[in-house]
Amino acid sequence: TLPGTPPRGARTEKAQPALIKPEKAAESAPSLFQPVANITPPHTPTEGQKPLTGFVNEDGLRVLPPLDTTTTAATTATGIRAPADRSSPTWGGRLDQPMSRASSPPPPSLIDASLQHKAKELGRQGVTQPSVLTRSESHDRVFAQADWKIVNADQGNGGLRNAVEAAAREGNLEEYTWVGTLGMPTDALQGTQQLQDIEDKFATEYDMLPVFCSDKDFDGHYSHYCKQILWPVFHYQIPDNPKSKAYEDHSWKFYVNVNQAFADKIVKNWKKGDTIWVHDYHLLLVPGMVRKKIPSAKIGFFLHVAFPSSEIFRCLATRQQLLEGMVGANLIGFHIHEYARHFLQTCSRLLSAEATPDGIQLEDRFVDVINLPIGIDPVSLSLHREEPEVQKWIDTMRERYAGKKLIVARDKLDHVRGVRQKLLSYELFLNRNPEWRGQVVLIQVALSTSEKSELDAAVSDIVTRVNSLWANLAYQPVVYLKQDIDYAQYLALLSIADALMITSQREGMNLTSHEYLFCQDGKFGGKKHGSLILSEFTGTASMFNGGDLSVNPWDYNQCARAIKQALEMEEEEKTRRWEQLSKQVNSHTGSTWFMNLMSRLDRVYDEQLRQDQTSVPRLSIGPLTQQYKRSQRRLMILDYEGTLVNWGPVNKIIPVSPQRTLDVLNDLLLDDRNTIYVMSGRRPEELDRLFRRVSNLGLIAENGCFLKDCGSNTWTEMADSDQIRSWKESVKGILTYYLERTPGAEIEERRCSLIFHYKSAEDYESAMRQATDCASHINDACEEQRVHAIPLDGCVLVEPIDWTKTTAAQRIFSDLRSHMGPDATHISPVDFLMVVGDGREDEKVFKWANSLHEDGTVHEVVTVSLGDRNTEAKATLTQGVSGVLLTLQKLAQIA
Ligand SMILES: O=P(O)(O)OC[C@H]1O[C@H](O[C@H]2O[C@H](CO)[C@@H](O)[C@H](O)[C@H]2O)[C@H](O)[C@@H](O)[C@@H]1O
Repeated sequence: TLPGTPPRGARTEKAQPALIKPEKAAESAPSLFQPVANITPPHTPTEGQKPLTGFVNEDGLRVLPPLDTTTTAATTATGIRAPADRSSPTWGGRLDQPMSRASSPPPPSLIDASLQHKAKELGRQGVTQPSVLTRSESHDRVFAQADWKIVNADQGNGGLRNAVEAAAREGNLEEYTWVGTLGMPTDALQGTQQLQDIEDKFATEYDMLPVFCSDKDFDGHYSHYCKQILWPVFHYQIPDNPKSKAYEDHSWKFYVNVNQAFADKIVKNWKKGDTIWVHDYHLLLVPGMVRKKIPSAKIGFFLHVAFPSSEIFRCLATRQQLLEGMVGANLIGFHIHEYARHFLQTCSRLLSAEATPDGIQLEDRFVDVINLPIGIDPVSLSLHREEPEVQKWIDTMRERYAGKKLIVARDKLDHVRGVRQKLLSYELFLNRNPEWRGQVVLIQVALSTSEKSELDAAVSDIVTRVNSLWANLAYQPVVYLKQDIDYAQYLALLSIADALMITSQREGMNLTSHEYLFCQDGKFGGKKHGSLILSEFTGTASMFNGGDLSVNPWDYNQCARAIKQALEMEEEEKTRRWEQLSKQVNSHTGSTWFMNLMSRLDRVYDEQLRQDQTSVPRLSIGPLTQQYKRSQRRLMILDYEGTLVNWGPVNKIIPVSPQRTLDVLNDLLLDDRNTIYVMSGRRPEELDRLFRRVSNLGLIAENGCFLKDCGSNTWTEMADSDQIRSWKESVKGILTYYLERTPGAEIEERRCSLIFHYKSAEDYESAMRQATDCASHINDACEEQRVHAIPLDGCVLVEPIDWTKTTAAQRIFSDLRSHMGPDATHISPVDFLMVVGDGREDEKVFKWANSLHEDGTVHEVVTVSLGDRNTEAKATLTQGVSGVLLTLQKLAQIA
């Protein structure tokens, strides 16, 4: 986990020099004012109407910063901070992230008194680190020798910390260790006693493992790769945008280095029985890196941000490595179904892995994928709300804004959070609803980020414009705080609001809206049942499902209407909506989220371990012969290729089976207590030809679409031929499209399936890409036709979902039972069932056979896998086809 991202260097905001009075500007713009490079002030949304008198389209004009902008002090935290304690006096003292950690702090003599005071407050005495100052040896010396203490961090993922702490408080988590980076540069400390002391203190007093990486790696990782590439792409700031950095990967190596540093730390400290949880997009490679070193590790990964559609994700230059890192986990969690679905689709497209609704089938392992939304910690929130400081702020606000309706918000000021869209919508609302001017105030708290000042400028422009139009001595329509507020003020703000407005363009969840709903119970003199205006692009929106006023932040008209609706809503409706939403908030808490994740990981890990080939015993011939001898009615279902014969070219007809295979089958069939079926993906006529010399053998063709009973001359078509005809039409169109783009590939048509072969393609790499695209295209387009495409080695197999080897096996079993007569419905037709196979489709047959043993239906069940995959089978055979034939031969010799 990454409990805290370090405080970074700060910027000083500079006031823009000119002020424009709206009326004048309307007359004279743009000729009187100089354009400013890189600033594109947003237009007033006009809903197709003319701008109101006095409104300016400020394209290219200089503007003043908003009246309420408070500039950030040029100072940086240098304290080492433990996970946030929300009651910490520094909560909300969120500082900017430095541009680079490569420069070290200046000596105290360079720092003015106020900075020294600030630095003291933050834990490191007398030292600050303005990033503008260059580094020198003497700076390093001062820094390395300065006093230090560990203080709580404000940065990082508060929702995660709260959830873990709540689970621990409730006694559900006995022992845990955070692994994270320090909130300070550490180059200057390398090789010093200080570094060791810091590490020791973390370990002994806090049960935390600090990860040390070079300042350059850290900066390249966080400020560059994370914030400029992953963050925008994961939030759909798509690389089509000319300013996007998604194609650049110069900072990739820093991302790899920091992930490796985390993985190394984990591996070094890992003990048998430990569970490893890796959180969020900063550490996507860690699961794979740890798995490499500890193949048996129990690893969970949770992504807190959105996972974009595969069309967006595939633009990342390092897409393959990122996915391979993630699938190192045993369980991958997302907040909502949409993100999980995107991830599954992306893996099936880019990793050529089979995606099922439950996860990813890799060649040798299965990775479970779930969605489980995080929640808040109502218990600690309640306690904090009782603090006198919160009450004091509620009283102050009530008095200050008496008679006014309040819309509130607290967001990071980056594009993704949609502050700009919110302000434009609010502006439109005031333009359209004059009766509300003077009656409503929007309080927007904006946390600074490392994003460019363009957004700052754009947002400031709108605030200035709205305020200069409708403010008077006693009223200001927008209160814009470009700084964070302390926790007590935050809780007071949520309590006193009439509406919360969240307009994120994308957001993993949005726990502010949960906290808001929790604070809207009318207690402590706060307001009651305020409305929630919530972007439909947040994870939270899909959980709230209707109780909120759901908006598309890009639709300013809709947002403006939502503001009106929120402010004018009848009490009864507000209460009804609030009750519905509160129920959701209180039933999905952070602690239940965390506990569910933990128990889910335990479950899937045990399941995967059970299927792990290395933990499945080898088939022992002794007990097998005993089971065989004891039984009188035996059914054997044996896979063909890879099991009874070695793999041949799938698209070529094999004229005969090796004589040895035919002999073994004939020998077994001499015993009339044996019923044997061979199952295969091949066509009925091929199987007829292959086994014409084995009489009384049953056959399953095309993976379960055709069945030929023992002793019969005719095939039964299990699949519905009309249905097959209909999907084949659609699928052929898609396959042809990809065939035309893949020289050397070919399509094979079977009766119930289609296969796109690309093993002999001229350019194998590009053919593989076409093939994976083709598979996901079919899976997206034809799901309703009950057909799926499975990427296999060198081909894509398209076959029906409803007829499989398992359905054929079930049919054989029930036919055998019905041959026993009408009174035998509860009697098993066999007392020995053996299934042998090597492929993925055989796994489901193993599962079905095992279940017949588990529910007591069949006394002796033997399931044997030959593959190196994780398996459902109860035994494995490592000697391949000859091992199978040898085993069957031994059984045939038993009288
Ligand atoms: O800004 P970062 O240091 O890179 O961290 C990213 C954000 O992490 C947290 O938000 C994310 O997790 C929340 C809880 O699961 C989820 O509600 C939110 O949508 C995610 O973005 C943290 O709360 C943010 O402040 C960080 O920006």
